[in-house]
Amino acid sequence: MPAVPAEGEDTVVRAKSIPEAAVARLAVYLRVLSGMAEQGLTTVSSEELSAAAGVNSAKLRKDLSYLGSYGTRGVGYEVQVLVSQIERILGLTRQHKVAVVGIGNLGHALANYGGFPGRGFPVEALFDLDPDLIGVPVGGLPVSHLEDIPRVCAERQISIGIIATPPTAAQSVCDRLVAGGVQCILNFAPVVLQVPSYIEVRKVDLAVELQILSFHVARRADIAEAALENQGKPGLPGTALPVDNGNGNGNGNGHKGAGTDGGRGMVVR
Ligand SMILES: NC(=O)c1ccc[n+]([C@@H]2O[C@H](COP(=O)([O-])OP(=O)(O)OC[C@H]3O[C@@H](n4cnc5c(N)ncnc54)[C@H](O)[C@@H]3O)[C@@H](O)[C@H]2O)c1
Repeated sequence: MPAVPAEGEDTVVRAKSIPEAAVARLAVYLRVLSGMAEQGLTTVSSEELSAAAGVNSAKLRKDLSYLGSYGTRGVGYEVQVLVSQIERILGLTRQHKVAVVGIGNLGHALANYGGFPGRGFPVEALFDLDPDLIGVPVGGLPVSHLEDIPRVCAERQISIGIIATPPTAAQSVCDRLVAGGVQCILNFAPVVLQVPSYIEVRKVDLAVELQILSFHVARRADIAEAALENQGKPGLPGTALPVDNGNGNGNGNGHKGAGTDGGRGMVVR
């Protein structure tokens, strides 16, 4: 007789097999579905959801199949069921406390942004080294000193650290966050961080996103030019297929680079 999976085991097995690009899209579906639930919608068709999320419907159905969700013909998906399934698979059934380090332009914006707590990411600590900032409340939370990162993060059980310092400070900030027990780092500084292999790092680089957009605009111009040149030539297509960038909507995110540093047993991300 096959073993019955323990509660949650099934979710863990499923989560392991989901490609990272699909994980990014699940987060988008969750945002869209939460908005629909707020408006009182109880069911949604895959066409409606794919249009609202900007993802083609075949890719959407494939993504939702990772959850074991296939919808009902003629009815679609139950919004609340999908919300719960995605929250479970993304580990959002519990809160993840966040610390922001570097309370300059970007850090101020992040600390003041009211949208994180409602989505399970309460900002619980802020750090900087500028004496004019220490003790000053930003978004209702006083800024602590850089040196207190390990103690405060451990005490407040911070699990995600956001780095918004100049690049030269980012590695030492990262080391302090790791010492404080954070498990994940969201890095805005344009620098490659060295972390132990059990730490998850995401790098946010708006310039890279803009370059990807630029690539797609250039591709579109090339395609239009080729189509114009081919017009009237027998046997040649007037258009070409766009590049599939993995997220099904032409936005090209979900990139992640990782390798090893070949010595310290660290992962370079
Ligand atoms: N990824 C992106 O898309 C993106 C966009 C904008 C900015 N950035 C990057 O984000 C970072 C912050 O940008 P900004 O415009 O907010 O800079 P900023 O100069 O306004 O703020 C930096 C803050 O970090 C503090 N700081 C400096 N060294 C520190 C240390 N060792 N520990 C703690 N705090 C320290 C400074 O006192 C300051 O308050 C930069 O690295 C910038 O390149 C990234």
